[in-house]
Amino acid sequence: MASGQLSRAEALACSGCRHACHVMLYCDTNTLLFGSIPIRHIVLPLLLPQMQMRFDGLLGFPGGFVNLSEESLEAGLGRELLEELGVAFQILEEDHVDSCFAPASSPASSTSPRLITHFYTKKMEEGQIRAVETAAVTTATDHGQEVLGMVRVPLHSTKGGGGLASFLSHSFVGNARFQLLHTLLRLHLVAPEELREALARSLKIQARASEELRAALARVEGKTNLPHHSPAHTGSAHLWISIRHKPKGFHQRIDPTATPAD
Ligand SMILES: O=c1[nH]cnc2c1ncn2[C@H]1C[C@H](O)[C@@H](COP(=O)(O)OP(=O)(O)O)O1
Repeated sequence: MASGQLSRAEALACSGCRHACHVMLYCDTNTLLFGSIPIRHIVLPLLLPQMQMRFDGLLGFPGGFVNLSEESLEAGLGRELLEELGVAFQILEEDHVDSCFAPASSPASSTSPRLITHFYTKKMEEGQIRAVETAAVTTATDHGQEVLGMVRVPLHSTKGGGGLASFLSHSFVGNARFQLLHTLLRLHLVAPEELREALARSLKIQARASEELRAALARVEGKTNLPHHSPAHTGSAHLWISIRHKPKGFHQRIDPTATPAD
């Protein structure tokens, strides 16, 4: 068993622990990206796992805290899914994948009692997943508040190294990235070699993003002395803002080093 992992029985026996349950919904589809372009690594039938952008800007799976004195793990997860996705789900014990102590980086881990996260997967029909995507932005009470939107996980790789690699380089809550990777392998949604390649690319994407963020921070803090018309000035670290009442396409450059009187 991986470090921090518990059996379901051990997890339920932890009297002082808090519990949170999350689920990965996924389906098969024959849809091709861009119609028919044979992008390397596209898997047929494609599999579409779902995640969500949370209120804190992190990616995670739908779900949340469960109160074991009032409900079972699965009933609590069903309640959370109704709030976040606007759809009533029947999550079963057989959908349970694993339970583990949340890592120290998890938002709820800084407070005691300890948090145990339980992970589930549920395979659906493509039409059901599409209905969930619609309900998540129409009837779900959490939409626009705790949940900013549902996102599909791209399992393919583009020629430029995008797709899964780019997705994995985003920030995830708690052990959600590990849950995703483990599940992609366990359900054979991605081959180990493809995943290894995507992770290696993802590290490069993150390194580039770190450089861009450092450059952006330096500009915001007024630490760069780049002349305003230098070609380097048009790089991605430059901040631009669209002005709504100006003609379409008009952009005003924001100089973060300027005082309001400038
Ligand atoms: O997707 C996840 N995978 C693993 N752990 C997660 C995930 N999402 C959240 N968490 C951790 C960190 C959170 O503090 C707790 C509770 O989850 P959350 O979804 O934020 O709970 P509520 O909706 O507020 O009930 O679990």
